[in-house]
Amino acid sequence: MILSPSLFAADAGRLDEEIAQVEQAGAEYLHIDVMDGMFVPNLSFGPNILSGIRRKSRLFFDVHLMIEKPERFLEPFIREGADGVTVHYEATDALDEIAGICRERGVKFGVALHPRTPVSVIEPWTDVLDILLVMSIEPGFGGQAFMPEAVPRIREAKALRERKNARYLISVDGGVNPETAALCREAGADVLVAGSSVFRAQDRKAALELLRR
Ligand SMILES: O=C(CO)[C@H](O)[C@H](O)COP(=O)(O)O
Repeated sequence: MILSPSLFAADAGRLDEEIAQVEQAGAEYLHIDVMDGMFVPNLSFGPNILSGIRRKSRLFFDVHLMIEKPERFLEPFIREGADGVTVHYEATDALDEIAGICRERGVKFGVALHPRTPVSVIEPWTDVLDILLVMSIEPGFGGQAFMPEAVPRIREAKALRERKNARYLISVDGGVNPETAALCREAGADVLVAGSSVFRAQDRKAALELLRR
């Protein structure tokens, strides 16, 4: 199980300390939410922040672009240190182009699905996909409750992977805590994105261990 603490829930005044804590506590990925105020009604980090934190961390930077037409901003995020870029299916008509750029630049290609987008839409890209991100909240804000409807969607993503003989990781984002993590794991998730349950915990190591168990 890969744990990907979501930086959006960290203390923005102490980002490097926050990142160092989860890195030392055994996280594998760092989930970095990028919001444009259009695709979601909120704003967050840009490429300049990525560049700053890249110098401080060796974690896999799992960049989640919650922005309209993400193809416009792929290059700066890759240049500033993304290891994987996940775009929303609903936000672009350019998945082929994005997959090609990710392959050329050696970064993982991810697609995120809004909670009401059918999992089957991803079928044409299963052979080039590295990460399928199943949203288990309305994108845009942390601290929301996990949507139980995500569980059968994770199962469907796993069944599709088997049927297509594909290799993508199934990631889940939103409301992930020790209880919901167990449901996600049973359903077939490989990556757990967790914001509040990690960064709002006093002891990050204990929080990550609880999720892993
Ligand atoms: O994608 C996101 C928001 O759109 C965040 O990654 C998500 O909110 C994680 O936070 P939490 O674990 O608190 O739900």
